[in-house]
Amino acid sequence: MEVYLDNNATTKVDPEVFKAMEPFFCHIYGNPNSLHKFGAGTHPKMVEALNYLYEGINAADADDIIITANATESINTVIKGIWIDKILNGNKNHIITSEVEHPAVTATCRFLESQGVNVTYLPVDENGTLDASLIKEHIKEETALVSIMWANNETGKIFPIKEIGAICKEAGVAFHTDATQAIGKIRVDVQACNVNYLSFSAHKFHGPKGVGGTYVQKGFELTPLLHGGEQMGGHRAGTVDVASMVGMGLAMKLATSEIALAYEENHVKKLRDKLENAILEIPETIVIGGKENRTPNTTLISFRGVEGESMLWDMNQKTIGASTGSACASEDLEANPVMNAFGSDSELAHTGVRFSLSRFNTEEEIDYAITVIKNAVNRLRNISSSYAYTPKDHVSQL
Ligand SMILES: Cc1ncc(COP(=O)(O)O)c(CNc2co[nH]c2=O)c1O
Repeated sequence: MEVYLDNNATTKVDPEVFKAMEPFFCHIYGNPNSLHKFGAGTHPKMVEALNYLYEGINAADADDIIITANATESINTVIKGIWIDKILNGNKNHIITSEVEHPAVTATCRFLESQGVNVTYLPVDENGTLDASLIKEHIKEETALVSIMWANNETGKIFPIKEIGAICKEAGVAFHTDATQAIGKIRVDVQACNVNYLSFSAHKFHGPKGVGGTYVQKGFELTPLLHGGEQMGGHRAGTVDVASMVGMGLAMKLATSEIALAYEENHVKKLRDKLENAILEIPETIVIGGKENRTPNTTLISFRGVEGESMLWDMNQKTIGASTGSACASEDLEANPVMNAFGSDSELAHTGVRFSLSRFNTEEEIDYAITVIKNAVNRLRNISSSYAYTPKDHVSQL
């Protein structure tokens, strides 16, 4: 049995999405910007896709959604656009973000720091969540942008976007959220949360890899990251990948409907909880960040005494796919930066394994995964030279 539990890394393209994409490779293949019928033939489905994207995040008609290659490009578009417009060509010089953002945010902010921009990386608490009042405390006259993720890719923790949006609106500071791990898992509503910019990637909600989007609220237009042709109204040069755009639009529709989000909240969450609770029966395991306020499909679990990568290897031998935040660096395994950020001890930060489910997982798969995971932990702890379990009930002393 093959069990895929790494959906926060990427998801399977929904077969319905794939079917919708197919015509745009060999039948409706014109360049959308061409003036002939071959190009115009792409427009109806591209317009439909854009409408689905607007509906999926409740964007207003007057707002913009720019088609990009992925969330990374979208995030760079916003942060570097703010840098050009508000910092290099304005009187601002400060950005606020958090310590647990995806590298697409933190690396871009580090680059801006190398160019003289001041960046505040707000800490998260021991549960991996951010206190919105910290935003208010750190906003100052020269603050150009606040960029806080909607949900964390490692822990699933959901951030107080509505509160942060209200604070930014009151302070007159632009607000960007990286919604890559929120769309298709929880309701994302840019108008209700006063979001000015939002980034996303289709392959996180059963759309194709290589396509994403940047939401830009009317009045917050930015200097483009990519210059060239007049595609996307000049906001993003380059011929649009029509098939992927059509696929992303349908994937957004399928993933953000009331029925779909209810399925995530009920069925997918039930499977995640079953997996999580079964794993927690294993001694010295904990859910990193706790169980509260998370996306319904994600759990990051530490197995004390077991390297995360060793668990992945054992599970992979049984065709179970998961992941760990620990980045491999030569022979040393770096500790999970997210786990470090909320105070996990250095030993613990090497033992995290992330399981992220989707609507395509079944209860039979979860039952199989539970058996494999329990056997893997026992095997790895038995061969470990450094792990010794001491029962806390002290039965041996009776
Ligand atoms: C919160 C978040 N932002 C941005 C990105 C970048 O998306 P991309 O540009 O489509 O690659 C990811 C990808 N996160 C992960 C990719 O692999 N494991 C992950 O957790 C993400 O989780």
